[in-house]
This record gives sequence, C-alpha cells and structure tokens, in this order.
Amino acid sequence: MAQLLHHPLASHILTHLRDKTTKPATFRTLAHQIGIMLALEATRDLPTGVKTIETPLEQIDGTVLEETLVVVPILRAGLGMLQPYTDLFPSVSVGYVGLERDHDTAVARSYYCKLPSVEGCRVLCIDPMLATGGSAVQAVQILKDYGATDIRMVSIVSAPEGVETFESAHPDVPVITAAIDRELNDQSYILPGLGDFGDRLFDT
Ligand SMILES: O=P(O)(O)OC[C@H]1O[C@H](OP(=O)(O)OP(=O)(O)O)[C@H](O)[C@@H]1O
Ligand SMILES: O=c1cc[nH]c(=O)[nH]1
Ligand SMILES: [Mg+2]
Repeated sequence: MAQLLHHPLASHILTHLRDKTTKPATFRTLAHQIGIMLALEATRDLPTGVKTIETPLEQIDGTVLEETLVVVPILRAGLGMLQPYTDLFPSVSVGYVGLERDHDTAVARSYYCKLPSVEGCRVLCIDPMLATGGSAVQAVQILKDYGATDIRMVSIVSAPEGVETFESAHPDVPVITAAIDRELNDQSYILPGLGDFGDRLFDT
C-alpha cells in the first residue's frame, strides 16, 4: 500500500497544480512546495544517531541523521522536486536517471544515467507522475542493479494501475505519494491528473 501524504496544505497545492490555468512560474513554485512536504514525509523514518553536545546551559545527547541520503530525480520532470532535498539535507548526493515515454506506446526509454555511490545509503527516487509505473519500475531496477538496497519511490500524483505494477515489480520499495487518482486514459495519462508535468514545468 502506498504511503499517502495527508495534509490540508498538500491538498491545496495539488488543486492549483491540477488547475489548467496555472502558469509555469506558479507551477514550478507549487511543485517545489509540495516537494518539500513529500521530502519530509519520505524521510520520516531515516535512521538517527546520538551526538553529545553542549547547549549554552548543559550537556545533552542530541539526535543527528545517521544514514547518507541519495536522491535520484527521473529526468526531466523529477527535476521539479529536487531542490527540497539539496536545501534540507546537509550531505545529500544527487544521481540522475533519464527516461522518456514514447508518445505512442507509453513505454519509457532510458537515455541517461549518472549515479553517485549508493552503498549504505537511503536512496529516494523522485518523479512527480507514476502513471503506468513503467518509468518508476525501470528507474528502481537501474538503482538496484547499481547496488542500492534501501530505496523509496516518491511521486506527487499516482494512478492505481501504476502503483499496482510498481508494487508487484518492487515489493520491497515503498511508494510515497500525495495523491492516488482514478485511472489512466487511453494515452496512459492520469485522470483527473494534471496533464504532462514536464511540459507544464518547463513550458514546452
Ligand atoms: O508511469 P509512466 O507511464 O512511465 O509515466 C510517468 C512518466 O512520464 C513522465 O515523464 P515523460 O516520459 O513524459 O518525460 P519528461 O519528464 O521528460 O517529460 C513522468 O515524469 C514520468 O517519468
Ligand atoms: O498523466 C501523466 C502521465 C505521464 N506523465 C505525465 O506527465 N502525466
Ligand atoms: Mg513529460
């Protein structure tokens, strides 16, 4: 079962992302804002350690992040969700997987891959749309083949069909999403969805 982000602000942002009159500049801001909320949700269970420090008044055992984080946006639309990780996490590394769906078949083709070391890291694969699930399945397989063992898939809008396909292919990888929509249409676009995320983000 996908982990759903529940927050009134997330629902508000999502409504404006879905609105076809929202212009690219606002769309980018909204993607960034919901990206922050998803980044926090997806890292809720990051392992922590203890660090003894002195406050101005006394010594305490403080909590610090223990596991190194790697974030991997699926190009291109995943770039719209990247900045929250580089802003929030002090030692995040960034990898890139380039995938593009064929317009007729909706099957994703891989065209780029550049990954940092993933050994002992929590790896977050980010892509705003999980439609047929084909891109996410391929990207996570690439990460596993590269050696990643602790992976999360983070999306903004998912289709039930895509979540099911993804979970059967990678039952060990939790999906964190802000919405599970109704269904896919004949062109494998999500309904009600928000259209083509990459086109709306980059005004193409
Ligand atoms: O679940 P799927 O059916 O694979 O569809 C989802 C994919 O489609 C979109 O990318 P697209 O291929 O349009 O590339 P882009 O990000 O470059 O626009 C989206 O960002 C996902 O990567
Ligand atoms: O609805 C969809 C499906 C795939 N990719 C998108 O950008 N939107
Ligand atoms: Mg696109």
